[in-house]
Amino acid sequence: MASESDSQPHEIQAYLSVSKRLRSLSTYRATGKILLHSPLIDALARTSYPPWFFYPVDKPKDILDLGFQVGQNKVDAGTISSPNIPVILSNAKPSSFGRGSETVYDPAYRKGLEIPASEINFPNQLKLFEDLKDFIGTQVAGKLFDKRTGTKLRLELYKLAVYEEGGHFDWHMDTTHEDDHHATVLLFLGPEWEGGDLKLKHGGFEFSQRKGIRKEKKEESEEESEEEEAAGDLNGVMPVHLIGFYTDVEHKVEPVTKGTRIVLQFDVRVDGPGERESDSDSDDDYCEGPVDSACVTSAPLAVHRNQKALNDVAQIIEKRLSDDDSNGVEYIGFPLRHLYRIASIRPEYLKGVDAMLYEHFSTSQEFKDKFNVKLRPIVLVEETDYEGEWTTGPFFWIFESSKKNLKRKRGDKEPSTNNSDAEDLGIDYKKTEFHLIKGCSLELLESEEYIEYTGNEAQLGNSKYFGGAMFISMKKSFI
Ligand SMILES: O=C(O)CCC(=O)C(=O)O
Ligand SMILES: [Fe+2]
Repeated sequence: MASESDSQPHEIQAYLSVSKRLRSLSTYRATGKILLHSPLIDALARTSYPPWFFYPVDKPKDILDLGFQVGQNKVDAGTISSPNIPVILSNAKPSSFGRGSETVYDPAYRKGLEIPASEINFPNQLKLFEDLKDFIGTQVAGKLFDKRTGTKLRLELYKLAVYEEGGHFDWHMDTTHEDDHHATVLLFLGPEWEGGDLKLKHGGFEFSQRKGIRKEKKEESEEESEEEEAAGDLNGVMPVHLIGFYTDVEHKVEPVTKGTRIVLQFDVRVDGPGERESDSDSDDDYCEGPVDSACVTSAPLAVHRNQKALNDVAQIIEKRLSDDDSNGVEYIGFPLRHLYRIASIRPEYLKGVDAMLYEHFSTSQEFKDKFNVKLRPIVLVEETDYEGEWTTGPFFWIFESSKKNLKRKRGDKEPSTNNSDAEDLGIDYKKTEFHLIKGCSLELLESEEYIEYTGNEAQLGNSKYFGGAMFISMKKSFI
């Protein structure tokens, strides 16, 4: 997986590549049961939440006419809807990207130019620039973060990207710049280019920029013919528009076939709980601040998508945990569907469908007194036996970087369930049933082939994945 120029491998990968301590995981057999098929998995598959949005910007005029300057010499570079392409080109530099721990320039993978935020200015128009960010922030809040009142978003301009004819960028995920960086928004400036379609994919769903624009145009005028649509012809004129997506959405830019494609890229930062205001302050639409700190309060709680599926999920879990024949199962776990940094596996940072489920269990009137919900980083492991057969099925391990677990070596004794490890985790994995849904963002950490050594112990084949997981138990008063 490649990422942007300042990329780093996921923190756990960096940790593992140095220590290789995860090998000790093969002693962690005493994990809960993992199910690959269950009614809960089917019900979870019916819950979803769009991980991206498309929004055409045809007003306000102030924003479309907002002028900007680029380069160290601050040269006028036109406006949002009418950028000065020659000025932009002469101030842009080739884009590199991260490959593993290196930053490389490889035009076969990415061919484009960019201007960093530090060289983009809005002279005498700071107020309008703030308005632009508030405007974008309101869209992002409503479309990607509408599940919690009081979540504060901050928009930070990251760069201006330029793709000339032949420019493109292959599949990648954007690097997260901090723990609070959870989405990317692209503002596509006018006016003309062909090709260069932005494609997005996540959890088995796909989105295409061209289709988004065409759908929008069609809604405006019903007259566009089927042939025109099939030809993919948008006459080269592109409306100013926004596309936003969570940071774990994979995306690519197809080769531009004509003209120049210019985009302003913003990071969406989500404030942690320390800075959060109480829900009753939600009338405050935004607060004032310097250029990079416009805050937008998200829209009030939106109607849940797939309410029936959410209810099914809750019902199945409740039944499983309160059944007489639950066989001692006290916790139900399932992976989060988005990928997070370890420090971001927290309620206030959850995205889309993960946030929707968390909220359903922990804050909805119906369930908040019934369920305990915990979020944990996990490592999911598949392993062969000593004959090289993948017979044992996957098992998982709750990752606690600070715990003595990490120091354990192959062959060390397993901790007993009633020692402090189990208590620290707050989840007794021996009483946990883990439902492995498909389409979740697990990150492959490492994969080793089975190797037979003559006269020596074989190296077990294995694959290890990192992800977040949600664990649900019943509050004691409800059992
Ligand atoms: O220009 C675009 O549409 C996206 C570019 C991109 O993915 C990036 O620069 O990371
Ligand atoms: Fe990207």
